[in-house]
Amino acid sequence: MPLRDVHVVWFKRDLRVADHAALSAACEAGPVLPLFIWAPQVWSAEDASLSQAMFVRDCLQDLADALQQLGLHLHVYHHDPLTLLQRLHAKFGIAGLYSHEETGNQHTYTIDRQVQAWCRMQGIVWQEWPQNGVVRRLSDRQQWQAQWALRMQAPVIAVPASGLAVRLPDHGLERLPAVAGHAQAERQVGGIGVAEAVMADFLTRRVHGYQRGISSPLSAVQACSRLSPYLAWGAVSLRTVVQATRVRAQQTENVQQRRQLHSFESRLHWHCHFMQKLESEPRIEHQSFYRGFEALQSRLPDAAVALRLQAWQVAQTGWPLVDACMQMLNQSGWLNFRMRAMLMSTASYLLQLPWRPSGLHLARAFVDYEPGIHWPQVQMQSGTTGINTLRIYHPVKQALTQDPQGVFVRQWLPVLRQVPDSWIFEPWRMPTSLQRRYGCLIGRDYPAPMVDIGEAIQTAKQDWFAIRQTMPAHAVADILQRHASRKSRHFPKVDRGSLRKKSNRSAASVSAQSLAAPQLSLQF
Ligand SMILES: Cc1cc2nc3c(=O)[nH]c(=O)nc-3n(C[C@H](O)[C@H](O)[C@H](O)COP(=O)(O)OP(=O)(O)OC[C@H]3O[C@@H](n4cnc5c(N)ncnc54)[C@H](O)[C@@H]3O)c2cc1C
Repeated sequence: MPLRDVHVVWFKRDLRVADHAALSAACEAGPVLPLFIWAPQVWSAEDASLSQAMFVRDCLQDLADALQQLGLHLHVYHHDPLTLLQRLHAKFGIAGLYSHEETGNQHTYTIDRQVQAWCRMQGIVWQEWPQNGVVRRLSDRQQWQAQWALRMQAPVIAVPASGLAVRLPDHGLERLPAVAGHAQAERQVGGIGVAEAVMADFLTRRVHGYQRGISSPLSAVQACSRLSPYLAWGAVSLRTVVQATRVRAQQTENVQQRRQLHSFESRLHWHCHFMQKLESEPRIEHQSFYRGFEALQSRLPDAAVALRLQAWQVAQTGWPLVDACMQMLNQSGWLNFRMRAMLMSTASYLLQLPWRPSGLHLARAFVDYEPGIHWPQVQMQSGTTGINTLRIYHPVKQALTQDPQGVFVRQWLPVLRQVPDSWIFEPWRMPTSLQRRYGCLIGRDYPAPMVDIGEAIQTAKQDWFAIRQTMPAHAVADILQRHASRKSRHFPKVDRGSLRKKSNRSAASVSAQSLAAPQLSLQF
């Protein structure tokens, strides 16, 4: 008998079976066809990388096993999604399409719109569920925090007991899409099981050192939760992590530990707060929040941009902490927040690079690339939002604060291993005789910086203020209205306050109060 009326679950950035509204609904509706599509237009795009694809494949392997436990087969195809769905429909008849909403890039957005139009024409109901705190068609940012809180409180959806299986030939799990980049030797391994283990290990053991350890690249590897790639690809749901964090906070009598857990939960809130910006205004993937800052994007001739960008990407800027961070990122696919911000600030302010190409390099390098967090952060650290203070990270001062003994720098830049502490963060200042003695000739073994830091900071400030001063009040008001965070009753006050104080104390970054705009909080 020919197969008719299948219920297609389209897995995207939600590679799990628990807390999966789309899978649960399809299992109740009839025969289920779980589907993952490696869309060529997504995986050949400028922001995709081999490491991300490998991480996703790890997740798919776990997902396939978990679905098998329910009696279902994960169908994996390399195809244009619209054409694939059309073919499936012509052959088998799609009764319903089920998925989570995605805040992706321009390519996934285009695909979604094409599929939506086609479903409408065919009379196929495509049901999409939110999977985090991002609100589609949000009319008022004022309401957003309350909606986030409600979603995070809602019960986690249980794994369905079983489903009625559909089994078709597919491309299988082994083949990866044709995608640029190298396999990062030390990247995190994907999968539902690993996500659960990383979460449990963080909440029970590593969380003790969270606030103290998240800023230095040395301690952050252990101190941070390391959940970002699992959240980005949905191996665990945000709600699951939020609720596990709350349970842990209730269980512990230790006030200090509760503080760490609250601080971590505030980051989970930022996750959606940032994603909401791209959801509400997709153009910011390509254009500055405040368009006036587009003028900063073309200060250098193309040849100079290419040269500086290349040096920054391959860890040859001549600033040891910057280069060590880039080395770690290129090899492991992860870096802590402060060092990501420093890399971006170095590119945009000191090297005067346009934010989009530098942002693309970071996007490809991050296994946890989440467009909705990434592009607003890239712009925030490049000063183009129009509503934030100017914050320029000084690479030498950051090194003195975050890696005082140069352990991290020496770990990732072997060429500087013999250089003593007194020169380690400014090796270009070493006399030539010492360069010879320590086996690091500047210009041969390690580059001299391309610009003078002090002068570059001065120029960056002048350029930025020149534009910021002419920004009309209505443009500031518009960005604030759409994107700025609002004070929330849903968060522990103590934590946010201490975070803000900490950030204000930071001596290693150059900050100036924005002109007309009120400074709302750490997050904009
Ligand atoms: C230029 C730049 C680009 C970034 N791009 C990404 C990206 O593509 N994907 C991504 O997940 N994060 C991005 N971040 C935010 C942040 O650096 C990472 O989320 C964090 O380092 C991930 O490590 P973790 O999971 O151990 O973090 P934890 O400190 O353990 O935080 C837990 C989770 O909270 C969320 N979170 C933490 N910090 C932030 C933040 N500042 N803004 C928004 N959400 C946050 C993330 O989902 C993270 O996994 C970017 C930051 C900068 C400065």
